[in-house]
Amino acid sequence: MTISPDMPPPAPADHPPVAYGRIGVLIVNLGTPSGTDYWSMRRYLKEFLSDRRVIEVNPLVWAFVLNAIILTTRPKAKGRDYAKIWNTARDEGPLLTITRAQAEALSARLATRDSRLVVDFAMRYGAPSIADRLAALQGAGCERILIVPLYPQYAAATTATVADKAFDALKTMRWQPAARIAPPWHDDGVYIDALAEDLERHLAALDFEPQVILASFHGIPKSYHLKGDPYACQCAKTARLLRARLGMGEDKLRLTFQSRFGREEWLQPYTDATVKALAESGVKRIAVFNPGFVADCLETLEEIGVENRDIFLAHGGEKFAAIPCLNAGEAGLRVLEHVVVRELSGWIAG
Ligand SMILES: C=CC1=C(C)c2cc3[nH]c(cc4nc(cc5[nH]c(cc1n2)c(C)c5CCC(=O)O)C(CCC(=O)O)=C4C)c(C)c3C=C
Ligand SMILES: [Fe+2]
Ligand SMILES: [Fe+2]
Repeated sequence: MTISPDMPPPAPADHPPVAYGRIGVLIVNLGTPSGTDYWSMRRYLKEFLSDRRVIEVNPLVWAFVLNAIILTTRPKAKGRDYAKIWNTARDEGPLLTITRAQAEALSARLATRDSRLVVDFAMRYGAPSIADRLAALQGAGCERILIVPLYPQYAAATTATVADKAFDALKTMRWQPAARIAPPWHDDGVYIDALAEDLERHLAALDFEPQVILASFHGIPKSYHLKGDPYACQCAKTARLLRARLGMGEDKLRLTFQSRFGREEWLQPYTDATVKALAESGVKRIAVFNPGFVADCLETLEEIGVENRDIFLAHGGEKFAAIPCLNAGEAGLRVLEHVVVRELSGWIAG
């Protein structure tokens, strides 16, 4: 047999099998309960609300509050809310359906760029877990993995906890893949353009013209902001760039924060209070959209599409539109592909 310098020498018989030569992309969203029943809800909430990046209260005090109060009442109440938006055809939450569709569409788009790329998705809480999917990517031969927390704006409670969980898994590996964490894209032109274009398309399809549009972001406690979390400033920058791109003033496109949890003050102005005040002040037509959510979920479909719609109509409003997130549509995929390709710089050819 002739030996070519390109050919690796044959492996000794006792050498463990090795898969190699591929590059992984793991997109990671928050997670969603596996069912709307009490125990599925409780399991999900317990994992989520035990994360010290999410709840910064004294751990001993919090263990009592969580187990004695929150986990006895919230699973049932929130299970009813999830039931209103559940994907019954697949028996799963919409966040899971949409994240899977994003991973599949991203995989198809990236395949034309570099055949070594493998795309997968995971959830920070629940399944599929980050540890499981990192192991699967490594098993498929990924020597390098780009982890993309699916949050355009950075918060310790979302972005950083994905990185923590990924490194917890990497810590257990003998042969670690090289890992990168994608940064937030709150001020990226491709993201701002995609949001603006998609919003304009949805507004054009309405049978009314909103007098006010709310850009409603998930909130965080104000104390986290004061401790240095950049989230509030990144949301404000996204809103400012959107106004500039859409030619709208601060009165027309308003920044608000939703999904308050607990008794502390959260980032203001609150979405629900703003919706109520607008209706009471005589505004009849509004639209709400959620630039900080990459996929529709409980917080957009139920909290905005049901709860805030009810608030608006109950206080004198007449027309309310809840605009869908970018999801797995063309504009949304354009943003994800752009972020991924940018962050793969040096790993794949530009
Ligand atoms: C988009 C960014 C998000 C930030 C920032 C965020 C902060 C944050 N969230 C909670 C508590 C809860 N959030 C819940 C649901 C939920 N949160 C996000 C995103 C962000 N959270 C998403 C995408 C979802 C929806 C998941 C789904 O299954 O559809 C919930 C669960 C529902 C409920 O019980 O209300 C809680 C709880 C805190 C405390 C926090 C910041 C510290
Ligand atoms: Fe949340
Ligand atoms: Fe700031």
